[in-house]
Amino acid sequence: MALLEVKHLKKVYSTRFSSQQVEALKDVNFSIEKGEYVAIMGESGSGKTTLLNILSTLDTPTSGEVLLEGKSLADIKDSEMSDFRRNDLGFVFQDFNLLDNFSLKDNIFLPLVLSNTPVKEMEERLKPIVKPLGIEKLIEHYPYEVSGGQKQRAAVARALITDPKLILADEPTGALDSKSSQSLLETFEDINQAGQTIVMVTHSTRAAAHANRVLFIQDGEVYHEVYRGEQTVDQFMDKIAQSLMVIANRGGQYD
Ligand SMILES: Nc1ncnc2c1ncn2[C@@H]1O[C@H](COP(=O)(O)OP(=O)(O)OP(=O)(O)O)[C@@H](O)[C@H]1O
Repeated sequence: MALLEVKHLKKVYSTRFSSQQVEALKDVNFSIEKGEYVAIMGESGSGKTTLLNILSTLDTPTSGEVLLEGKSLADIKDSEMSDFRRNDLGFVFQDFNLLDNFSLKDNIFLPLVLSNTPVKEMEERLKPIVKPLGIEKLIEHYPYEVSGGQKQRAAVARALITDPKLILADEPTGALDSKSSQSLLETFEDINQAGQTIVMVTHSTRAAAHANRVLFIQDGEVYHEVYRGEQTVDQFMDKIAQSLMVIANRGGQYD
């Protein structure tokens, strides 16, 4: 059974200022196996954020469904929703979303504090996560005392600390310089190799090339996908760039 199944997902927004409707997702279908690292690419307005919001249960589809380990997200009761989000999903955002008045350690602990995890267990979970991320010595610092790359590592630690089924990342390298981006992408690869399933939305060909598979969405549909296989990051980057070029030259048609 796939870890994540997206079936005939459709999202229509009604705009506030006119009777016009916007079909952000038309008919999105894909599935993701446990342990995969999938990047989602698409032009601005193609529906990536809408899709991510539905996968993260922040929004609901007009029709279609999302199944996580065979369970429809639509069947999760409202009262269980925040527990589900906190325990089963890990989020990494472009702008880190760390609380400025909390140390990195307290930011990382936040999902565990919210689920009443005993302090001893929180401390036990911390070290094996922050050590490989290279922020072990910084955890008592506040976000404003560390670099963007270090903030993003703390955000990754916060996403990992609940041992989620799935990490959803939205442009995680978008606010980082090229060195910090590279290092974060290598971290994602390591985390994935350790078994973590990751779905990442990105505009960056380089970022996407670190994934095992890239889905291209256009006009609210998945219209092409490429697999990395045995290719190096550079080789896969070329392949992704070629796909993007073919797609652009054919006016969005790929076959
Ligand atoms: N709340 C909303 N109300 C009405 N239309 C919306 C809303 N959110 C998004 N849209 C429209 O849905 C379409 C898809 O938007 P979405 O934000 O998912 O695209 P995107 O691929 O994430 O774009 P970007 O890369 O620029 O972030 C666009 O046409 C957008 O204008």
